[in-house]
Amino acid sequence: MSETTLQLARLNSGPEIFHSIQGEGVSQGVPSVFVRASLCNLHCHWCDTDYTWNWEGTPWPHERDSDPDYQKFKRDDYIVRLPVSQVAAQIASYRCPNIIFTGGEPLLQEPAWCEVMQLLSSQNQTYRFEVETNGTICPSEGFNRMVSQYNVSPKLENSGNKPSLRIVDEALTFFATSDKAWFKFVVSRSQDLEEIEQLIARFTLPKSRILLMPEGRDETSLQQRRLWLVDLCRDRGFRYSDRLHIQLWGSKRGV
Ligand SMILES: Nc1nc2[nH]cc(C(=O)O)c2c(=O)[nH]1
Ligand code: SF4
Ligand SMILES: [Mg+2]
Repeated sequence: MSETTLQLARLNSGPEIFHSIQGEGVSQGVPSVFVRASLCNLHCHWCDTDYTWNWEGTPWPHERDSDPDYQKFKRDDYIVRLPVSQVAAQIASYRCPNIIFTGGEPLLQEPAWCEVMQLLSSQNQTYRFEVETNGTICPSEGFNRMVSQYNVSPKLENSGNKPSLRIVDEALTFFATSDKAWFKFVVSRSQDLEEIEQLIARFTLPKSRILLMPEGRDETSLQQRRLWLVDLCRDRGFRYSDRLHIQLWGSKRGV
């Protein structure tokens, strides 16, 4: 039987696997190895990793459509298929214990990540795995056992996705009751708060595990939003998250 492969985002000639610091959420600042999956089941119109899903021939709109330099992506040019053993070996080469699976939506390829985690943990038990997810897919028991932390980012109306796609009751209920889950809402306008409060009530999301993060793919748009969002977090008792990697490196990939 041939080895399981992961479909990862392509960066230059290889997969987008890189060593950096966690730029967002509750583990902001922690040195980490990121592995970026290709493919997503949503299509947020402000997505900053649209090269994982905005393929030529698809109808999804994106905020950058009006930019003359913007084009949808040729699928084959932006995906690398890599056997799980090679993914694990590349992760291990950085000698860093905190590993972050992101995307795209990494849970679309859950069985392959299970194999990667098994391979790594059998070499070294100190590995810790975080998953950046949009919260629409319920993890399996086996996957869940190996993961230390979920950074769940449920999408709001501002993302442009249909409600039935972006809010999946079974999955969000799973995360709401998991002590491994933290919730990170991407906020772009003041109406978003009402929607967040509704989701908190509907799924009994634990308030102490909710972070609000400004939407922005560049420092200028982040700066506009962070000032009012910080005040709002203070006034309503939400934890705030910035996007440290955007502050440090802008919209560059692989950092
Ligand atoms: N440094 C850094 N931190 C991150 N946190 C979440 C990221 C993501 O794209 O999912 C990300 C990323 O791409 N870079
Ligand atoms: S869920 Fe994440 S990766 Fe998917 S389109 Fe939205 S922002 Fe992009
Ligand atoms: Mg990102």
